[in-house]
Amino acid sequence: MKSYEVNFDGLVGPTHNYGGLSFGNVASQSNSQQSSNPKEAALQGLQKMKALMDMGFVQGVLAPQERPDVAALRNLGFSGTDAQVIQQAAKHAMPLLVASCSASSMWVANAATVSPSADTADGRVHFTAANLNCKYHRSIEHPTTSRVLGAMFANDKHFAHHAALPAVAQFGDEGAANHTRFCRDYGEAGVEFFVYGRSAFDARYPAPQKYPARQTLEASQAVARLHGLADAGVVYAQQNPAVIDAGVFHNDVIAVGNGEVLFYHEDAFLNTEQMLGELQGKLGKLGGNFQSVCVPRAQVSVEDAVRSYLFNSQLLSRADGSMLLIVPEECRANERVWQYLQGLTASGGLIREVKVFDLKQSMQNGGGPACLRLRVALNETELAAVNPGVIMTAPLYDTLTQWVGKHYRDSLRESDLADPQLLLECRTALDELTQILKLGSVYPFQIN
Ligand SMILES: N=C(N)NCCC[C@H](NC(=O)CCC(=O)O)C(=O)O
Repeated sequence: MKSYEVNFDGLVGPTHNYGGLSFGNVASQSNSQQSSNPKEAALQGLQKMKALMDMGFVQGVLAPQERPDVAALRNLGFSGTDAQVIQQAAKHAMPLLVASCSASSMWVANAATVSPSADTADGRVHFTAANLNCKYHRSIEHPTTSRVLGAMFANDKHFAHHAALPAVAQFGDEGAANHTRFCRDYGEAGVEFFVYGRSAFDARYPAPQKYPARQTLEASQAVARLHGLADAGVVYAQQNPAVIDAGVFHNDVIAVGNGEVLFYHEDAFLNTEQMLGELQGKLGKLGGNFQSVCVPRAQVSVEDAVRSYLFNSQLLSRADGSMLLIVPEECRANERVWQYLQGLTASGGLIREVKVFDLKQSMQNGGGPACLRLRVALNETELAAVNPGVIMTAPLYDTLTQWVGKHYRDSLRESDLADPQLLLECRTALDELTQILKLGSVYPFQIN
């Protein structure tokens, strides 16, 4: 049976702004308080989706969330009408209002961890929503994420959904941003590769000193258990704590994998040789031929990797078996990175082509091409069971482009977040969106 890796991209929400909310994420910190352009952000994302669809990839779309999250503000003690809640928060606790307005759900690589049916004990595709416990503004995403995923993959026979792990730092889980999968073919059993930043229960593991390690070993292990993965199909690896301290807040900022290939930076992991051996051995037992492409620090420093987001790229398989790398404009702007990429595609290896996308609005918050997509490997039968409303088509692209044009502002500053009108605009837009994507009622304002 034919199988596919479907990329579901997060649609940028109407409140996209630069709140400086993510300590440890260099771009988020350095662009704090700048004026954003939500309309441009959403259109940049849609253009990437359309381009991949035009290249022949199956592309999906994942809806944004209701923001400001008034219910979250009520949980923090603000009361009255929705407008009063927003105005009180703006007056007494602006940082909390900013956090409750973040459009961070666009980075759907953090929405969930997904295991394809070929890897799981019960032969279903498993999803665990990420608790995103490290940052308050992201920790409020998972209830709606679960409802949206439930509406997209609404078939018990093929899809199993797990609630987020316990909401404590010891089980900090950032979803697919620290998870990749190696396989010979998307429909065959593969090796799931879980990368963690620290152990929460075993003090012998090293940990970063400056910035938080968002993903714990114990969270990754829990997800593997929930999904029914066999030990023979799982490899765990620890991120190098030094790169977390250099701004690599997720593994997908320093490595990306696809098919039988891992593309990674020399400094990305601890115990790299052992890890590569384990990947090779386990994939080998499944009939695969694991290959790795290491980018030496002498050619691209960790700082250049963080600045350019070279590794936050999408590594895609083309029909002829070669691979294509989707990178952000910032890679072309960095001389050393661009030179490396020219050499890589000319070297006769598997990665033959690089395509560049302008995702500046998202990039300024630390979200590159790979952050914006959630990969779901599906066989034909499973793909047919996905809600067809969320699969990108030329008409859907046109409809969504018009929808953005109608509802989104082209400039947003912190002071605008206090405007209760923004909540109404957001709800009106999302109500229409759930009809466009045929999601039913998934937002708090639709179900409460
Ligand atoms: N690498 C992956 N997979 N995802 C990128 C997530 C970026 C996101 N930025 C933010 O949440 C910034 C929001 C702000 O500052 O306004 C984060 O740090 O969680």
